[in-house]
Amino acid sequence: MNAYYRALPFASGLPQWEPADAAWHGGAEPWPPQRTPATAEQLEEWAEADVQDESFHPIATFADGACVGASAAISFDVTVPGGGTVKTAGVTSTGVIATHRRRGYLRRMMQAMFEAALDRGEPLAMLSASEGSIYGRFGFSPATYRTRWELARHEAALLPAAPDPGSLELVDAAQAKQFWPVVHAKVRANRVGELTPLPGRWDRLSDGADGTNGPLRYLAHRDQHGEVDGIANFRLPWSSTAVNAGTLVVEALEATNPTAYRALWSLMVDFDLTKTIVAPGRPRDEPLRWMLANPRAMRITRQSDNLWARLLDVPRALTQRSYDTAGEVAFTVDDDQMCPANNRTWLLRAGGTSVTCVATDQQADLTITISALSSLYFGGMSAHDLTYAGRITPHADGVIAQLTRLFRIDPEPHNSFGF
Ligand SMILES: CC(=O)SCCNC(=O)CCNC(=O)[C@H](O)C(C)(C)COP(=O)(O)OP(=O)(O)OC[C@H]1O[C@@H](n2cnc3c(N)ncnc32)[C@H](O)[C@@H]1OP(=O)(O)O
Repeated sequence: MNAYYRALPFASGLPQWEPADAAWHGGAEPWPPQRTPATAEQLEEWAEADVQDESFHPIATFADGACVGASAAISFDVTVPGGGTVKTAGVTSTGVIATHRRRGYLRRMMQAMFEAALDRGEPLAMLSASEGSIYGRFGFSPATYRTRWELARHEAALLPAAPDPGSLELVDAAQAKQFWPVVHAKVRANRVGELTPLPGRWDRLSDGADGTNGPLRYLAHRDQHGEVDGIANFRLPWSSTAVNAGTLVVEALEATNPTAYRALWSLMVDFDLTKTIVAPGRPRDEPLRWMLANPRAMRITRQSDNLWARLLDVPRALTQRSYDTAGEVAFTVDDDQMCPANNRTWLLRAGGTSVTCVATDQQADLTITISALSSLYFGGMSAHDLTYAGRITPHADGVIAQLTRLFRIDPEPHNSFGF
């Protein structure tokens, strides 16, 4: 089992990426933070925890009797348009040892993980990509964005709004650990792309300092009945240069309603003795922009893909989300080498609460790559853009507009954490 963990990138002492290359991380510093290779005891601890976790499906690959590559799929649920959830294989921690790369080991592990996911009844796979050039060839394609923005405090005046009948409270890590699962469960039900938290997701919250980053601090909001309906994690990092001093970093902020959302941001953007507010992992469609008297004050400093999606079972996945408009479209998939059952012409029919997707002999309205369909699935990507990029080929007038009406959603999909 230790050989398995040694092949994983995070256990073998992953090299640092420049922040621009690791754009999905979104932080100001190179990622990951300094980390030494795991000790034998640590590997054993991980192994013990993982073998007991039924949602963890490890895979390894061998050459000459030695483990040369490893990965895992984690089973979880992801929220899809309509508010339902779909069982998903989250591919994570993929690594092939440096001497054995580019020989097809990852491709074989990926194929085996797809087949195992289909056997478990998971019609979808997802991942976050270390590099943007690796996973498209396996049918993955970006489905959510992650945005980092900055705001100068002196430009952060908010437009007036009704008084808040609720209250804000600075809380400690113990309280934050109780509040986060409650708030996230409500947010997750209403935000496409949000994931079921892995066990222990909030266990690591603490009041201790984290080097020059300073301790994580927690701000909670309660409604007028005393129920917690929003929470933020923020830091006031120490800086060795005057120019970067006075930064407040909002690491996470979730609210179940507009009043709590506004209250939390009102304090975050006007915190005494700070001059810049930085938020690294935000949705692209951040309502705060519309609350600013000067919306241009919010400067996007990085935007990248976040989760990548891959439909493994096209009809099953498409019938597990809903569509706001009634309509139908016949489309052909013909490029799926890894899940060949998807290579058919399909008729998707959405009307009210009923959705069907069946193989058809009728003429297709369009041809779409499996990766483009996977991007469209969560409703955040543009059918128009994918058509201009040559990933969708329309065979009749008006079909791209019809595809947009069927698939696009508002608000955009977003996942506040990965796996
Ligand atoms: C979801 C995650 O886990 S993100 C973390 C990913 N892990 C890392 O980045 C750690 C360092 N890298 C590695 O361990 C390995 O290079 C891996 C896991 C990324 C790839 O494993 P390999 O066994 O080398 O991949 P494999 O040989 O199966 O490659 C399949 C295809 O991807 C291509 N490819 C593999 N890695 C890369 C890369 N880093 N950049 C561009 N293309 C790549 C190969 O050229 C090959 O192309 P082809 O299908 O046209 O022939």
